[in-house]
Amino acid sequence: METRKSVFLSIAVSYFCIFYVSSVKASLSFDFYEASCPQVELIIRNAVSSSSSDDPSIPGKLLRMVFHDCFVEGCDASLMLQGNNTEQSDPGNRSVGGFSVIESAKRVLEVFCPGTVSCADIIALAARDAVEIAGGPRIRIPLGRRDGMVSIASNVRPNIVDTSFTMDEMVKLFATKGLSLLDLVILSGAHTIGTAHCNTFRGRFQQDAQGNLKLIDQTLDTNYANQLMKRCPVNAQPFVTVNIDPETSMLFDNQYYRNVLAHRVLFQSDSVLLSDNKTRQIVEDFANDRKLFFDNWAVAFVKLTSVGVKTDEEGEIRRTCAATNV
Ligand code: HEM
Ligand SMILES: [Ca+2]
Ligand SMILES: [Ca+2]
Repeated sequence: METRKSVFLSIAVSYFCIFYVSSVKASLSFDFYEASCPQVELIIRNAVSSSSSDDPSIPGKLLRMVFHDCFVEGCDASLMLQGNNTEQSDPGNRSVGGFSVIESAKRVLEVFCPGTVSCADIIALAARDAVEIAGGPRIRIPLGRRDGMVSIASNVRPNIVDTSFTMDEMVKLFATKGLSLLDLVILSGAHTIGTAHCNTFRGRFQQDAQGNLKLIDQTLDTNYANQLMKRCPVNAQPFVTVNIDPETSMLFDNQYYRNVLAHRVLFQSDSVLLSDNKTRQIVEDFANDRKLFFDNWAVAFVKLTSVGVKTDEEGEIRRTCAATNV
């Protein structure tokens, strides 16, 4: 009786396994290009490091690019498609840059391994390299993303966080991408490098009758606010930018969390991390422990670069990143 029961059980278990395996979507893997393009990581890394030494703004651009790609249609290079009304034409993406680095890596890859490496994987690897080149942790990320065919400007607004979002709104949006409150705090640490245009934090100031700016957001440190008003007066040119991290703008470190605690952050969406007890605690932990931040960053970055990925028969491998094949 016992053996009959266990035979039945083992048949049931193996049926379950077959069903389970066949219903699970093939996922990304670390050795995806091992046979088809073993030089892929080296080629991308060279493109990122040479462009970053020519132009130190590149690491920030590449890191922001992966966020804006992955949140709209998943990590599928939809952000790179050019044309009328594609994602790039939404105002939320107007200042996203660094596309030429991805295209130049793609050109080299098309010589060494034609038709093999997706633009989506190049974006994820380039952002990974950008972090390391700026002094952050080295991360291994799984590969095998395929390029999407859809890029529509009206998809950007509902999927990209605005600086005026409340904590609740940010948490809800991140949750729709499978990212937690903790992931939100960790990934906001990206604001340890890069620059922002004056209009992105204008809402924290008001123009008085004399045309001078006045701080209306009391969560901001007054000295810092004065520096910002000097750099970004009412008549500032639209191309003027400020460093997002006023202390170590070129270095990927945990300074962002110290800035949050010191009320020296540009966006309301950064300041609100202090308004909630749970997020404030995480901010304090990362401010005190760079390694803790780096270890957490590595995990959250893999999650970010896995959002909504297309694999197997989905999408395609583009020949050039700015346009779909055909
Ligand atoms: C949580 C909500 C977030 C908001 C509201 C936000 C908003 C912004 C804004 C307004 C800018 C300035 C853009 C400009 O004026 O050029 C910016 C820059 C940047 N963001 Fe975020 N961001 C968020 C999360 C993230 C995440 C998750 C990442 C990456 C993991 C990221 C990476 C960056 C980087 C690296 C820059 C600098 C870009 C450059 O130097 O060109 N941000 N962000
Ligand atoms: Ca995308
Ligand atoms: Ca920094």
